[in-house]
Amino acid sequence: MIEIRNLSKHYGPTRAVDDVSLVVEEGTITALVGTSGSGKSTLLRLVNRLIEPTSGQVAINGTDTRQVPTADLRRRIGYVIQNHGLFPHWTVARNVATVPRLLGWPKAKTEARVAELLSLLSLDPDTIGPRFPHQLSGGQAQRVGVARALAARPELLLMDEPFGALDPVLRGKAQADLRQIQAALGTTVILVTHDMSEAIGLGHRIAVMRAGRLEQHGTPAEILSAPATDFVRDLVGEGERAFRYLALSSVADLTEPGEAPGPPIAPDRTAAQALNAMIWTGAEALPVAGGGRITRHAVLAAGHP
Ligand SMILES: Nc1ncnc2c1ncn2[C@@H]1O[C@H](COP(=O)(O)OP(=O)(O)OP(=O)(O)O)[C@@H](O)[C@H]1O
Repeated sequence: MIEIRNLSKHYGPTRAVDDVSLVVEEGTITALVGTSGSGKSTLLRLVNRLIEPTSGQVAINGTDTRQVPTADLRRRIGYVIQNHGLFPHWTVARNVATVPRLLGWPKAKTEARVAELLSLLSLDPDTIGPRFPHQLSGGQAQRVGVARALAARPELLLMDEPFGALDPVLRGKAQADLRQIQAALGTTVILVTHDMSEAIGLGHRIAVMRAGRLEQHGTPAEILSAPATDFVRDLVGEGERAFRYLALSSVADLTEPGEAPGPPIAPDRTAAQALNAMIWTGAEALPVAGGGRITRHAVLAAGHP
């Protein structure tokens, strides 16, 4: 569990982070959202002590981070940034092995971990491992950055706009990868994004920041159904609220017995994607791959609290 208590960072008159308190439960993803300059990146860097707070504390699993030497802390906390930050003159394998090597892991254990992580992120260890960062696509480099951050099984993974530089297709794929890896490993994640759809799609909890302050903290359903302030309401986007709410339900959640004509939809798709397909094809219901069907009626009923 990560406990952020009354944390502030002031730069002269600028309150980059202003008295923020936030608890992040173990094994969950918290998405930090807010407009540019609201203090998201500063808050993240206060957690791994890349910068020191003006006041307040951060505790990781009960230990105040000030009691942990910063080098140890950074090994316990994975950090992924937008442009991946890979060391250009090191191979992919060496990049991923950075923290295990610092920790003095035996060579065989490090190599096995590197291969395991690259495979987990759909990167072939034999072909991608020996390459240098400039020989990778943007999406591959981003995945190597995630693999490197996860290498020594960090207690916490901090991600600052990790998918910001990816095109929409790769971005969707990277988000799905993160969801799957986080569920498999149970890592605690704090992810900064300015994209509310990404926050809703990935966050078990969403923390909305504005001008250094925490404006609202809650589940995606709470943020969508009961925005605490006009600012949160604007960020949620009144015009897209129902579709965003529908993105919280999966096709599997709304599948009922029965049949429907046409090509089937996968059960892990969202209700919003099902509605989109029904509107586009004019269908009243879609067959669900693996059995059953999803109807327009069921989807519309799930589009509001
Ligand atoms: N080193 C610094 N010196 C002075 N002011 C700073 C410094 N770092 C950040 N700030 C200010 O603190 C505020 C918060 O910045 P921060 O980068 O945390 O915002 P952000 O929400 O991450 O923004 P973005 O989404 O644009 O990255 C901004 O007003 C910024 O100008």
